[in-house]
Amino acid sequence: MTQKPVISVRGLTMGFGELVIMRDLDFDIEAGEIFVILGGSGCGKSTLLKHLVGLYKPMSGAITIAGLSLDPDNEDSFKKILARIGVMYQGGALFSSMTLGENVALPITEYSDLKESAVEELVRLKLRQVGLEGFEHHLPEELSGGMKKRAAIARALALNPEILFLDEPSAGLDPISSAELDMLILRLNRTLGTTFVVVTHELSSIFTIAKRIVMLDKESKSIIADGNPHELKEASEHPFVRQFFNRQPEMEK
Ligand SMILES: Nc1ncnc2c1ncn2[C@@H]1O[C@H](COP(=O)(O)OP(=O)(O)OP(=O)(O)O)[C@@H](O)[C@H]1O
Repeated sequence: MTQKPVISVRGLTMGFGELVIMRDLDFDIEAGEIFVILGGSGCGKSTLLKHLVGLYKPMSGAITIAGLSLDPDNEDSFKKILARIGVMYQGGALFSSMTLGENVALPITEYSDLKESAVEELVRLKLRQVGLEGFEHHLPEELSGGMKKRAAIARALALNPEILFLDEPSAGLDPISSAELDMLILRLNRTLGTTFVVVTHELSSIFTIAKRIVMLDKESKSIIADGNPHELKEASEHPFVRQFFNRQPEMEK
């Protein structure tokens, strides 16, 4: 069954100054999909994510999100897109001087006119959705690494985004916290229908959460694999792709 893409990327070339990082990328992301961006260190995964959320402007090509052309210079449509997406950048930093509740409330008070009691209710709901019910008065320093990541996801979910972008969500986490985060991503995807676009290198995570991946290659500045990770592991003819999927996960080495 073919679904309608929620993100379309056409002929995307990205880079900085004279330096081209990736050339002529084409792919679609379907609504409700968990889509993973893969590739070696420094190949441009974060750069691609930042293009998809409008932080960087393409050298050429076009990105469409939920039917709207992504153009940060077009304030009206850019605002509409921003209202439909949530982002957790690398590190997922929370404001350390603010409680979890205040961190999660921040985007709600900034982008809505809800009364204080409604904001508090929404904050409790968001924290409950990530398994942090009752932690609204805690400071980030009082939490484990995995809990901080979940709180950052609660903040990214605050405005009920259709699409959630996560840049290396399990970086710095132990394997158990990392697996718990994968379960949370799967649960939010199933219960809320949120589309996830995730940058990660974690093989176990990729096989657990990804319905589809694209793998970027630094040398050819292009996509060298696009599909389901389980199928690519068996069927890809690209040696780098096979090598990546057939390596042993860290914990089993
Ligand atoms: N703002 C910037 N200005 C100039 N060059 C940049 C900028 N951001 C990233 N780069 C360069 O673009 C390339 C891709 O970087 P990027 O962070 O997207 O890679 P990555 O695949 O996410 O890497 P990693 O896996 O190490 O996080 C790198 O060579 C990096 O130095």
